[in-house]
Amino acid sequence: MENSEVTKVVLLACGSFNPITNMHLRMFELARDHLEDTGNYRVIKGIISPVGDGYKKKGLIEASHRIEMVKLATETSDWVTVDPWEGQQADWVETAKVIRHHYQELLAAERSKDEVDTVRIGKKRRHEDRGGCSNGGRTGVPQLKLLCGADVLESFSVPNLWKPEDITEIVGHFGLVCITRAGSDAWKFLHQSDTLWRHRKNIHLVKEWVTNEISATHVRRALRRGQSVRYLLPDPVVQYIQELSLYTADSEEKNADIILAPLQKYSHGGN
Ligand SMILES: Nc1ncnc2c1ncn2[C@@H]1O[C@H](COP(=O)(O)OP(=O)(O)OP(=O)(O)O)[C@@H](O)[C@H]1O
Ligand SMILES: NC(=O)c1ccc[n+]([C@@H]2O[C@H](COP(=O)(O)O)[C@@H](O)[C@H]2O)c1
Ligand SMILES: [Zn+2]
Repeated sequence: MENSEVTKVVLLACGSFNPITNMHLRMFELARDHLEDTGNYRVIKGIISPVGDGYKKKGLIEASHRIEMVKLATETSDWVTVDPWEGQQADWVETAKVIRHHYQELLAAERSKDEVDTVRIGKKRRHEDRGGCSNGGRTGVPQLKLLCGADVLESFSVPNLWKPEDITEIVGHFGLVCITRAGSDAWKFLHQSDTLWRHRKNIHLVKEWVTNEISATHVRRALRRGQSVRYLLPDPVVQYIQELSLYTADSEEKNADIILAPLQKYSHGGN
């Protein structure tokens, strides 16, 4: 029987996914094991949200392809899915806004469940009046937590990349699950940031013991050089990339002379 104190959690990963790799999928498995191992959480869903073209990162191919690849990669998962909303927006959307959007979706889903329940409870009462059995209660809206690698956590300190109030909202209001990554010391970073330290109870650092340095940059480089990327990405993704010749010397030059959207937005004091 499930402990009534167990909190339901939905994990949301935002990123380029250019292309999605096996390590992106592993992040979800590692995070779920870690959270559920505490005995306090049950992870009910994972959402992958590829960033829109407006992010303007160098080498970023069209969102429609990146979304399709995540769809193919998650076909074999019974709990991780792609959500195209962010990728379909014309302009880049701040991560805090993306999280808010998904939280609103969870609230709306819960509300419609409530409406169904209201009808059902009415019916159930009539059923119980006739001697039928009771069905147990509902447990409420799940928590939504941002899932990322330690490099994203470290990027919080890059000038003009994140708004301080967005960081506070993400770690203070929602929560963060962060997977260790070679080259980034997540514990040291958390220790050195007053904001992160203040909200440390909302930040779950997950140690990946089977260190895995797969990166999408490495995958794109191998593809440009005609090398195999099999077993770094799910087979259907490898096939999709090959059929459409998605990653080339030309695609890597996309946005080469353009400043990353958040830097553009915050460097001029805009918000
Ligand atoms: N090997 C890895 N270990 C831990 N986290 C990872 C790893 N690869 C990607 N991530 C995380 O996955 C999310 C999406 O990352 P992203 O799409 O930038 O992939 P990437 O491999 O870092 O790509 P790129 O090389 O293009 O930056 C980020 O939160 C990132 O930190
Ligand atoms: N201020 C912000 O909200 C902010 C800044 C930089 C990156 N991000 C997000 O973090 C993710 C980082 O992805 P990459 O590691 O692929 O660059 C993207 O989803 C991007 O939108 C958000
Ligand atoms: Zn990255």
